[in-house]
Amino acid sequence: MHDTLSFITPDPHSAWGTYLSQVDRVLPYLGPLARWGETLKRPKRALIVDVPIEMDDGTVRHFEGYRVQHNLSRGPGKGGVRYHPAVTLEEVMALSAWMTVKNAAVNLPYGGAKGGIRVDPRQLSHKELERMTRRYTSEIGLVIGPQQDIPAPDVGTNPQVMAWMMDTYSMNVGGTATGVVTGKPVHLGGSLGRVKATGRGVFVTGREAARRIHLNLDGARVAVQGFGNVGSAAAEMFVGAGAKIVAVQDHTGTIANPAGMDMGALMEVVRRDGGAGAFTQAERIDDEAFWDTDCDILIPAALEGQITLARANRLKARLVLEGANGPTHPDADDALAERGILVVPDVICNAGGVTVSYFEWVQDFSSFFWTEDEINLRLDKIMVDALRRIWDTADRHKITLRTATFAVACERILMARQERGLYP
Ligand SMILES: NC(=O)C1=CN([C@@H]2O[C@H](COP(=O)(O)OP(=O)(O)OC[C@H]3O[C@@H](n4cnc5c(N)ncnc54)[C@H](OP(=O)(O)O)[C@@H]3O)[C@@H](O)[C@H]2O)C=CC1
Ligand SMILES: O=C(O)CCC(=O)C(=O)O
Repeated sequence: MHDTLSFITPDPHSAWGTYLSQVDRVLPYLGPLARWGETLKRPKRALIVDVPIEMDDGTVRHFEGYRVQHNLSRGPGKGGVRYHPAVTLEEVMALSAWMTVKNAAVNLPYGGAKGGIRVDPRQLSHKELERMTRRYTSEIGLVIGPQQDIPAPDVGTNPQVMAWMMDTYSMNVGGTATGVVTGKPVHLGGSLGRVKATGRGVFVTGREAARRIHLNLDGARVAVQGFGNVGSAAAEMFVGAGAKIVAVQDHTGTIANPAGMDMGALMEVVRRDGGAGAFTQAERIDDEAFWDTDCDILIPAALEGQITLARANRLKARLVLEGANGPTHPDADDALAERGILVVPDVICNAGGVTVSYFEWVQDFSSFFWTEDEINLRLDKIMVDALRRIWDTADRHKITLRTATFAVACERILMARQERGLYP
């Protein structure tokens, strides 16, 4: 029974319902710490903000925005900001909770938070986007800050949006505060390597998982859903390791080429059209047929809830790398496990982005900036070490990598909660 935010009655397939079911699965492995388990099922703080802006035509429009701090036991809140027409409070709650788990899984000194605005950013002009971002930043200024909660990019946001957020917050506090957001442009205190860091982490965890299941990346066939920041960077790295991209899906359509696609030419089309659908060196196929693609590795890198039970039963891949947050329904997750398809879960697979965000925050505080090679080496080591520990936990308890990641992370979160204690 969860009476917090009781106006949310999650469908088990919704993002929050999916997260709650993942928590329920890990509680038996937490020993005495499980008595603190309810902490994981309640966001600490949820802020809903009205974001009114003047449009270019002089009318006024109101957008609904959110910032949810799920858990702050291990440090300040950390997590991205999403601009998407389907954003809801319930979704942002789930995304913030996955941040808590992810940050603990790679042992970053952060809690978990996430924000968003229900808006289609493509429908706004550059100036409207700036006005909306600045107003949203001022509204959530109540809860964010370099030591409180540090936003970053997610779906529909980018380094330019982070620059506006940093500038607005800085003006409001009366001093340049580069550490208030990460994922900024490099000349404004951003970190080298951040743009591609999430895709890089997907590749690194995928390479390690492939090695363990004796899947050779040279010639491996990869299908990618979502060809934005995460999907395209991961795809490029797999191609660099000898793999072939055999199918790509985004909002502009689904394309397939069993012989593999030329990444340079594909990226050119994506840059030109904002999507992969018009790429002519591949066959245009039905969107639903994407899930039947003959492939070795599937990378969901779009939104939540994409791998349903029906789709899980059709997948041909041996390895699923969750670039997206929450792409797999709980019943689909069970079906994949039963079918022997290995899933590297979001809470470790896509942790590369927040790891380099952490590096950015550290560099901003020390005003000393690292080279891209230093960043990539440290990122690779953190991801490989974290995955090794998770794998050992999975082997010890005979559980999935998802439940093992939750076990490693939730032990850290609840231990911190217990050690801090409750104010009497
Ligand atoms: N950016 C980051 O650092 C991190 C992102 N993530 C997660 O990775 C995922 C992708 O984020 P990111 O790459 O940053 O976002 P982007 O906005 O850069 O890209 C999102 C991509 O997903 C596509 N897409 C959206 N909805 C659908 C759909 N229903 N079917 C098919 N394709 C779709 C978009 O297509 P189109 O452009 O045509 O709409 C676009 O190609 C999200 O789940 C995000 O939370 C996780 C960790 C860090
Ligand atoms: O870089 C960050 O702080 C967070 C990235 C993010 O939103 C995520 O990992 O889902």
